[in-house]
Amino acid sequence: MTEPAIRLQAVSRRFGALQAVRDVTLDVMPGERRAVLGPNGAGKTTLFNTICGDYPPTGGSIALFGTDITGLRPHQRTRLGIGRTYQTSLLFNGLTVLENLFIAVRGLRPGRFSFLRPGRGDEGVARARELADRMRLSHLLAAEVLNLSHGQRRQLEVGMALAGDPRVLMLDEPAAGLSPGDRPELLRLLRELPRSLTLILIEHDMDIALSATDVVSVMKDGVVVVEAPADRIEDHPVVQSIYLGSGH
Ligand SMILES: Nc1ncnc2c1ncn2[C@@H]1O[C@H](COP(=O)(O)OP(=O)(O)OP(=O)(O)O)[C@@H](O)[C@H]1O
Repeated sequence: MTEPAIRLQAVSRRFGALQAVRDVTLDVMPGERRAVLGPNGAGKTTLFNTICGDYPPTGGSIALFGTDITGLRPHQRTRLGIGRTYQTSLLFNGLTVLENLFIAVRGLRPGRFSFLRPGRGDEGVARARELADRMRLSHLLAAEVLNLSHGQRRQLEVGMALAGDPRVLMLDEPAAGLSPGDRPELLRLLRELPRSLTLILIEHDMDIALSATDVVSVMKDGVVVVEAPADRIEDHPVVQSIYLGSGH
């Protein structure tokens, strides 16, 4: 039987008295595209953080392709194949697109970058260029990040999350703040990701979420209240009651 890419069993996360995620059990199969929806404060980012290890669960277990990763640190999970983006950009504004991708490829911290600037023929540079190409940013290799549009920054963030060749890619609100004109490009990029990659995304934009994914999990008050195919979610009574008038 195929192991799920991600298996959560009764995962919980507390912050003091606040139960941000409560007994979440779900499987995401290899190659699946999964959206996590829900109103503000539902626990979506906290659930992401339990999977990536930024805030490990306070209860339950997490497995990646059958390997228990519950107690691992974030960098160990990255090494085992989890890549992610954050709601808040982690790009280095004063550096170029190529330099940002190079840093991600080499797994560097910016402080060490000055010692290790990319040289010609460096394998890391070739890989950084390849990622730029996949993210349709090849024409902007020498552009400083602070001069990029919001949409281009989002594309770069996805490219950086792909640098470690993850098996599971987790995107936290990839469409947040994008202009309507930037959305089709993001959607195209998401759809072009190789099917070998498992994709999990948090998204408030229903159109993007439902167009880019196969299955949707809806969270409310730390609990997954609905799990359904993306083409059947909009009419679901629970979803309607959550989203009608919620401003999303
Ligand atoms: N580090 C933290 N310390 C304390 N409480 C936290 C922390 N992170 C999240 N929370 C709380 O956990 C709950 C869930 O927050 P979370 O950010 O996971 O929700 P969300 O569904 O991602 O919301 P949004 O859509 O607004 O990003 C909220 O009540 C939030 O205030």
